[in-house]
Amino acid sequence: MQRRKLVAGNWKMHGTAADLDEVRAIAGAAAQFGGQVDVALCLPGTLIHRAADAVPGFPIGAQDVHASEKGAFTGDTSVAMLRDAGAVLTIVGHSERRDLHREDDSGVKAKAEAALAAGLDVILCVGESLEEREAGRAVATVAGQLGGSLPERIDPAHLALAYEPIWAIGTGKVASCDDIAEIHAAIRALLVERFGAAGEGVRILYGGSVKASNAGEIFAVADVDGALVGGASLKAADFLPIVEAAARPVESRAA
Ligand SMILES: O=C(CO)COP(=O)(O)O
Repeated sequence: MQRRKLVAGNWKMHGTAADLDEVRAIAGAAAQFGGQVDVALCLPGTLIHRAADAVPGFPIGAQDVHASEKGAFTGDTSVAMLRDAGAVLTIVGHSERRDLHREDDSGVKAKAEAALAAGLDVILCVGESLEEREAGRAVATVAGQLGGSLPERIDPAHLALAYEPIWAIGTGKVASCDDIAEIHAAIRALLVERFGAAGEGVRILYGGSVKASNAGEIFAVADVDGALVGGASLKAADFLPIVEAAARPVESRAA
């Protein structure tokens, strides 16, 4: 099945108003690829409103959301607040949230369901630790995370998954194409088993030290439908070649 690629940047806790020029440069250039690749930036909460105003029509997203509509949740942000600020999507279940904020699968599922129900697109992240990979449990770990954190109903137009092996995030270590292919195929099989045709349509992104020099070969792997990019999404000069690689036809990508 032909799925349009999605290349999303995750700025994590980086960026102030001084970096809005990078957002403008990325959004401006991304328009050239409008027919072939979807591009989005998930920014720190403080930048969402300003960025959404600066680049109307370009998808600006959040990196997390609270599952509740409102209430006594100090420091948290609801779906309605994110939409009010101009966000159209959010990441949920990033490994840095799972690890550092002790988020579990059921909490991630609640966030995904709340976001989807109230009109935010979702990028739901899964991925194994180095310890789990070395113990031969990479597929089982990811399958378990999916079982616990996928929403009950899915719509491929609004949900993407991101496979991000924890040991490849910010380390410069990239999973091999064979490893990526194995996990993406396992994720696809699970999605199709559970959701049928809708599972075929869900985009599965790879994340973990993606950069211009390796994007082409990663995008050529079966069932890789784009990337979730951390460090290399902060500067237009680093990010746009990754978007370009996603727009290239498969046979010329492995360059
Ligand atoms: O965690 C990531 C994206 O969500 C990946 O980060 P890096 O691209 O910096 O490795």
